[in-house]
Amino acid sequence: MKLKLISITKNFGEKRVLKNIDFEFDQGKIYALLGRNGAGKTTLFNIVAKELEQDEGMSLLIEEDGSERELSTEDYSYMYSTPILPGFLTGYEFIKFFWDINEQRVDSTKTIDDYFDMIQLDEADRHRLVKGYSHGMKNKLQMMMFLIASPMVILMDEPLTSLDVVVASEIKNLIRSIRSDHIILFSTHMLQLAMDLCDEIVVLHNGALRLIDHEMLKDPNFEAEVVDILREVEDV
Ligand SMILES: Nc1ncnc2c1ncn2[C@@H]1O[C@H](COP(=O)(O)OP(=O)(O)OP(=O)(O)O)[C@@H](O)[C@H]1O
Repeated sequence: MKLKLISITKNFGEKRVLKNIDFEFDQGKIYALLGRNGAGKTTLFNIVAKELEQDEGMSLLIEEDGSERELSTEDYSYMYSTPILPGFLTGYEFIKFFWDINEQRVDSTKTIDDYFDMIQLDEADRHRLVKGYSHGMKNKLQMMMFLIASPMVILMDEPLTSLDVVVASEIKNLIRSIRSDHIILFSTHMLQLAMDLCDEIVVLHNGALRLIDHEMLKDPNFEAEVVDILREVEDV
């Protein structure tokens, strides 16, 4: 499966944020999306997740047999940098609700507690109100949602920002372990994390996406080269 972006353009008033973006993301890979503040990473994710309408273009899923279709809500999950979750439910109650509304596609050989074990959330914490959860615990709950629903496309907007090293490492391992079944797009400002976790690095540069060559990743001056590319954005 592939996620294909075709001529995606988005303007906010006079500001042209995304300019005719054409790109293909492959299943089985984790893509880091790098860009300056305000480059349009969240805008692009919002468009793929249909939370925002593009001015032109479309995003499609391409099946193995070459057939194309538009993404439906079941095809993607969106993990926000600041998790939006109902504080008045316990983690378990929330996941039970999510499980029930996704009944058709949950893996019936697993239980809700199996997934809590997977994300390593303590027994006691599962039955506490979400409003008392730390940022990392909320991120884990969001992660659990896409482990359960298993959508093809997973969009993660700076998900590891502000997590402690242990939680960040656990989440990284989980992301790596599920990559073969998904197309994962991961926006981050942390170059080291992008190199460490992701299979491909894509720079959102002057409204367009640019795939960084693997040869360049091996270059000792890689960081300086990426900074140069990102500086060009500012000069335009
Ligand atoms: N609803 C909106 N109305 C007007 N302008 C917007 C809107 N949403 C985003 N923008 C503008 O579009 C540009 C891209 O914003 P976006 O949040 O997508 O960038 P980003 O790459 O995610 O930035 P950051 O790395 O700082 O999170 C910015 O200039 C922002 O001010």
